[in-house]
Amino acid sequence: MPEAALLTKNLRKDIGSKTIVSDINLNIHTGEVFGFLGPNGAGKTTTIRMIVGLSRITQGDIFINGHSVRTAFREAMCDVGCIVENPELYKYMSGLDNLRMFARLYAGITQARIDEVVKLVHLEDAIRGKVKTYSLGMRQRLGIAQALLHRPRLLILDEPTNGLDPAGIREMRGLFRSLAEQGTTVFVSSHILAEMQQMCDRVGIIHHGRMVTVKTVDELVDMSHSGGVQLLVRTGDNGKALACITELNIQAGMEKDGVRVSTEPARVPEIVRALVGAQIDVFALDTQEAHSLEDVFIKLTGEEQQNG
Ligand SMILES: Nc1ncnc2c1ncn2[C@@H]1O[C@H](COP(=O)(O)OP(=O)(O)OP(=O)(O)O)[C@@H](O)[C@H]1O
Repeated sequence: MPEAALLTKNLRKDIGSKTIVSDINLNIHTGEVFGFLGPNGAGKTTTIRMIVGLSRITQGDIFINGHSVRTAFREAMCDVGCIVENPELYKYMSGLDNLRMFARLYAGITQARIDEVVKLVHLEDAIRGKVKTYSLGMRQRLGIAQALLHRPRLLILDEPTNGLDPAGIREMRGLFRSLAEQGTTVFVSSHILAEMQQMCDRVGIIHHGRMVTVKTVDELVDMSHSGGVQLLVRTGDNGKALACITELNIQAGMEKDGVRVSTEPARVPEIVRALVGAQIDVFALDTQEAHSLEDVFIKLTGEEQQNG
C-alpha cells in the first residue's frame, strides 16, 4: 500500500464546550482528486484549518505523506500548498509580481518555475495585467499558482469554486485533473454535490462535524440511479395514456405537458408496447433521473442539505 498523501486519525476539534468536528478519519491517496463535501457549517473549514496548522488539534492526529502534523509540523507542511478562505493577493500589482513576491518566501524558486506554474494554470496572457482586472476565476487560478510554487505534493483548497461560473468550474476541473496526472494530490472542499461529481475521484461527506461516508464518484452516481427513472410521456391522448399506464400497475400522474411515470428502467419497453397497442400516438419519452445526487446526499445524511 503506498503511503497516504493525507491521513487523519480520530480528528476532533472542540471550541469552548462545543465539539465542532469529531472522529474524522480520512485516507487520501496520492494522486487523487478528493472532494470534501458538506453543507455550510458542517465543519469543512475547521478540519482544513487543523490540517494546515492554522488551528490547534483537540484530539487525534493528521499525517501528511507520513509526517505527523503534531510532532513533525515542518516536515509535514513542506509538501503542502493551500488556499484557505481567499487567496492572499495584492490587487494593484500584476499577477506576475504577486508570484515573484510570494516566491521570495521560499528558497530556490526560479523565474523558470514561476513561468511553469503560470502555464499550468493557463494565465500566460493575463499574468502581466493587474490583479484588480482579473475575474474571480483568474484570481483563483493565480492563488493556485501561488500555492503550487514550491512544488507541493498535496494541494488543499477550501471552496475554490465559490462564486465561479460553469466555465470557471470546468477550468478548475481541468486544472485539478492535470495536477493529479502529474502526481499532485488535490484535496478540495465544496458544499455543492454536482461540482464534486464533476471534479473528483472520490468524495467524503461531512455533516454536523462527522463523516457520513466516503465514496467514489461512480458509486455516488450508481446510488443516484438505484430506484428507477422518471419519464415524461407525451402522447396524442394523455388521459387515455394515463389510464393505460396505471393499468400496468405503474405509478403515473398527469402533468401539463404529458404523463409523468415513475418506474424501473426494465419496464419502459412494456409501457411503450402498451401505448402503441392501445393506438395512442407517442410523440416523446423524456427520461429524467429519479434520484439526483442531492437526493443521495439526503438519503445518506437523513436530512435536507441546506444550500446557500
Ligand atoms: N471559533 C468558533 N467558535 C464557535 N463556533 C465556531 C467557530 N468556528 C466555527 N464554528 C462553528 O463550527 C461549525 C463548523 O464551521 P465550519 O466553518 O468549519 O463549517 P464549514 O463546513 O466550513 O462551513 P462553511 O462552508 O459555511 O465555511 C459551524 O457551526 C460554525 O458556526
